[in-house]
Amino acid sequence: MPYTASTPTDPHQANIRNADYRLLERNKLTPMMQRYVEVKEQYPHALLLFRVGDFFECFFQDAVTISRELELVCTSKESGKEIGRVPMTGVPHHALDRYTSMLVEKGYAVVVCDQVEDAAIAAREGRQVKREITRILTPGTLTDDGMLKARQNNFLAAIVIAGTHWGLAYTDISTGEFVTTQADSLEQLNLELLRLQPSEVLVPSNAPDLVTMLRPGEKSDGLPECLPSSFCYSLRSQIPFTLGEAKQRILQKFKVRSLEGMGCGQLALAVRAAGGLLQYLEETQKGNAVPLQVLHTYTITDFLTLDYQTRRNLEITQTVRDGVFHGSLLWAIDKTSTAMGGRALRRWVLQPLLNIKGICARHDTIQELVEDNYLRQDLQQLLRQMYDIERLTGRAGSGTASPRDLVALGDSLAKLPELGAIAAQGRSPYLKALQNVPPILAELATKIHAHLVDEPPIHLKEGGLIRSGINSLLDEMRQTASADQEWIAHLEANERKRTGISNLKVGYNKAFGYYISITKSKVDQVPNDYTRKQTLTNEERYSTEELKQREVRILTAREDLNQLEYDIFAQVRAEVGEHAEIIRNVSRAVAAADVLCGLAEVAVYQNYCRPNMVESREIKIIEGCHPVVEKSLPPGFFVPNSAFLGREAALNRPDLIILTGPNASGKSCYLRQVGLIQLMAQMGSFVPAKAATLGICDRIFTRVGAVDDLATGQSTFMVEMNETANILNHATPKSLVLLDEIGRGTATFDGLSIAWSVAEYLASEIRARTIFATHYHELNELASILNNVANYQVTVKELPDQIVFLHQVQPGGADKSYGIEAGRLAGLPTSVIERARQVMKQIEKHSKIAIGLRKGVKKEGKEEADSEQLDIFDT
Ligand SMILES: Nc1ncnc2c1ncn2[C@@H]1O[C@H](COP(=O)(O)OP(=O)(O)OP(=O)(O)O)[C@@H](O)[C@H]1O
Repeated sequence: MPYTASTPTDPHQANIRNADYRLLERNKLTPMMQRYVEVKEQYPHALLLFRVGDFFECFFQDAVTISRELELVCTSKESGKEIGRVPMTGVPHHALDRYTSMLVEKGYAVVVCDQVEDAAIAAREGRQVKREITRILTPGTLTDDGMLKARQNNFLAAIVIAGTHWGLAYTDISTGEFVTTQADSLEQLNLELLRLQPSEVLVPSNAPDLVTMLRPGEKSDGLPECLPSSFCYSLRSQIPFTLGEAKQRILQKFKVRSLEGMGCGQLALAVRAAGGLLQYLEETQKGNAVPLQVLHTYTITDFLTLDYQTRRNLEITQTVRDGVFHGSLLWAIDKTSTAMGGRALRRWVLQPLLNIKGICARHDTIQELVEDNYLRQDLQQLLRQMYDIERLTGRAGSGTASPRDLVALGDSLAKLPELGAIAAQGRSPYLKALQNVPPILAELATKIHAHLVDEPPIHLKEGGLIRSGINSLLDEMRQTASADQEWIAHLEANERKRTGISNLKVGYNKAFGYYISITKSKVDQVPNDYTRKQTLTNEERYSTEELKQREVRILTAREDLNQLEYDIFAQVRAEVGEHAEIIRNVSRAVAAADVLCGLAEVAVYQNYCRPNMVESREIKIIEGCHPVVEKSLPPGFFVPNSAFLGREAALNRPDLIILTGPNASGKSCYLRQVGLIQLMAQMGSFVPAKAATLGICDRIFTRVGAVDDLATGQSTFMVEMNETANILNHATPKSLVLLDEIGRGTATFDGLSIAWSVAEYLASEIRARTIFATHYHELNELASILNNVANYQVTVKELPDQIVFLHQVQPGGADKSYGIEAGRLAGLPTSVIERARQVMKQIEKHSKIAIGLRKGVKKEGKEEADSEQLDIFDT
């Protein structure tokens, strides 16, 4: 997209470019500029980037200039050194994201604005271009690429097996989180591994079949077909994984007397897995990289089970088609301000709760934050200024934190009392948890700030990281060093005077140290006490005895000084590391509050409602929406739809809905939206609906679309049947089952028969709450046979030459597919369309006869073969 960075289209922008923004009258600024001014006040180096479609347009900022080649040149204010360049012509935003991440990591704040209106149209109509701030990225938050990286865990896992039971332990090596649990089946274990996506899994040598199973691309019974490509395993034959050794190792590592207090005393397999993992960490030194925090235990069955297909089909963390974050549920609801909040949200979304009390505690907090805008905004404003406390603490504990890391941690810890004071205005336990900040954290923050300068250098050897007045020896050494520096500084003037050489210069380079430079034409004026050091084309370089001595003193003093500064810094870092566990506990509370503030923000802006959670099997959604599709359509374009499921004695609601409707009418969207609303409610979020009453689900199953699994050599139909079999074998009356076009991957009658029997089994045997989207209109017959089945259809309006999709779900079955119509619209040749119509008439005739036969209406002259072929409806 052609544009020039130097011609701003927004007059405010031009004003601000030339003026001190603080002098501008705030009420004359657009809301966007007011927001920018606020950010600018907090972060003087903030950048402002405008995004137009897929490209970004222009910016202004004092520390950034535009080069002649129209490049955005970012320079560091402190060192004056260039830190990055971005070409300004047609930068796709994914490339921009990399740069903004880099800038944010370097301590800049970046304000990204979307131009929501075409500049040319606005100019023609004499209006200002409307823009809105989409993201404010401050240190501690990152752009999509960087953000995703920072918001993902970095797990290592170990598993042990005993019969059909499994022990699982994992640790996040960037935060030190250490968790162990037990799985009662291979399926449970697989689901946990898929949720965690560990980069390495340790398997004991007595489980050779596991090695095959965990190898990507190789299918084995019970294992989801698709393991992440990053997935790898290690066979650690030398790891004993024995109970006695494991216990001892855990007690030693976590410095506790008994395992009972950790909740895993009874979980022999979990303990063995933890012991094996600990041993591996010690052997490979990975354990020293991060001090592990106290071991946690959880029960897998305490959470809603989301299998691999459901995570994929509901597009929870990434989209099905492109496998990207943008367009997923997480993308639609992630308004967290910190990376640790982002990681917590990812956990919540993949582990929705089963316990109503726990869910309601989250809903209560969101309600409070929705009702009190000031409380939420104040909390978020502070949260945005916080860095990733969890990871910084991990680094402090492992001795890898840089001075900047420590200052960032100190800044964040210093904000905790203020955060607690704001949270004190709230009532919910999540906010109360922020109030009890242990005083030691404020002490640590004070200590960091008292010792380290506000902006320490990136490289330790640059020195100058410790404040003066902290250590008398350091101050003394600095004084001596500065006297020597001063002597050097005056040397040039003194030597010019002494020698009469007016262009004499004093310089320094790494190889030769300090030198006096004289041009070739003046070498005859060089005094006798000068000794030659280096000869260049146009100059000679000299030194003197005194300069040599000073140089030795300066360099040694610099080394000593740096060492002393480093020792002081390392001492402060170690002290912070000793309190890692306390800091982590607080950071978990901060992350949870961040998630809830974000969810409350989404609820306010997207107009979500608080779901009423009940123990029954009821699912009642009034005017529900798909959170992602709704967000991607212009306001008011999404057609909300209600859903009623869960038959109870007193209520005439169906357990199974047969959903029919033409292609592209919105069946899949409706199906997914019901699943997403249920999932969102159970993770503790408000939901996109006018009202919702939701019974807890133990599992959500989905079967949407069909893809070949070439890696495992499975056909479309086999994938479909495997997934369906898994659902029928595991669904319970408390499950929610979402099926999209079962039986499409095979011959029509086989497919129809399978679809019929699957629906029948779900409704009459399992009685799971099910939505069954299908193009087989014959399935509508089920509703007249089973009283817990109902027919719904997505409506369309038929005009003479086109079909209008109303996207409205209404009771009743559709009797027309409009598939041929869709083909016509897509441009199939007229002769093909005509022929298709003829063929369809024939097929319809047969189908009617078939249904007639089932109802016992014998048509005259019907051939025997027909009745045999269509006997499938007899139960
Ligand atoms: N409630 C709705 N309001 C507005 N637009 C919708 C709604 N539901 C779906 N759509 C739009 O219609 C498009 C098609 O929807 P969807 O894929 O769910 O149709 P479908 O009936 O499942 O089609 P097919 O049978 O071909 O798979 C979606 O991409 C979406 O943009």
